[in-house]
Amino acid sequence: ASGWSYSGPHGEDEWGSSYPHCGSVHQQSPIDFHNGIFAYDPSLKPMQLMGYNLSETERLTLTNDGHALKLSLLPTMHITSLPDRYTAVQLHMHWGSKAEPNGSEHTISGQHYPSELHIVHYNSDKYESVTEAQDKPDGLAVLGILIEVGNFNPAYEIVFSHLKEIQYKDQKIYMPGFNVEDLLPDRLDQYFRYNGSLTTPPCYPSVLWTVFRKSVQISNEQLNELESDLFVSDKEETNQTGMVKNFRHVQKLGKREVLVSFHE
Ligand SMILES: NS(=O)(=O)c1cc(-c2ccccc2)cc(-c2ccccc2)c1
Ligand SMILES: [Zn+2]
Repeated sequence: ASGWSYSGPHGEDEWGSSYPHCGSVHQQSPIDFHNGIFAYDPSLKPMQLMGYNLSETERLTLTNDGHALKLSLLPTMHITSLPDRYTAVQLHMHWGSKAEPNGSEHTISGQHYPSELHIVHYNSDKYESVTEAQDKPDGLAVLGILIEVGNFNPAYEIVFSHLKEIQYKDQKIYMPGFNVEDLLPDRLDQYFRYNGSLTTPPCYPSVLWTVFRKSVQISNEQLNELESDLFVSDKEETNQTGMVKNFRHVQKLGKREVLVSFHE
């Protein structure tokens, strides 16, 4: 097991002892977005995604990796609106618990959303693999989608309908492809942009973050599935520990500024 967790003796306040970057006050993620730190940048173009509309004949691996649910993505999927091409690797989610349904990583004016989706890409123009790219300053680009409670979301249900098949750590299933772009909000031109890090160990300061201004909705029942279906422990363990509150708290912005692609 990768020795870290979100609570207990190996929780986020202890990450720095095994993973030096996690203990740094520089360029860490997530952060709080609030007025006074934004700089409008008219050069920020709408995010453009290629190859996200996967055919049902494609096969994706959905895994419980003990920290989150993780869906493998295809190398035919990439971001084309950044200076370099960033190729998709995986998507995963962060969430809270039934008692505390506020598990987003980024916050807006100090407010958590119930959950957050991350789509991880690596700079395939400059690096041979995500492993090579993951600790380089221009190595990764992660799309952040804030999730709130509202209408039932059929696109998220395509993934959620499989959660009971990956209840325990290291369980994985294959699922058919679908239009991954349906997981995103409808305004890909409005987003927050800043230089940050992985929000999990080893917390490499290697991520160009794009967090969309508009959130997406899932139903309360869907959020409850996410908060209650998964366990961090494997099948054999006697005392099952639920996979809840798998989010890092916000980090200091320091001297960084947050660029925004919108101006009202
Ligand atoms: N939250 S994140 O976006 O910064 C993130 C990125 C990557 C990541 C993935 C591939 C290459 C490089 C970095 C992995 C995770 C992760 C989530 C759950 C459990 C363990 C790790 C999380
Ligand atoms: Zn994440």
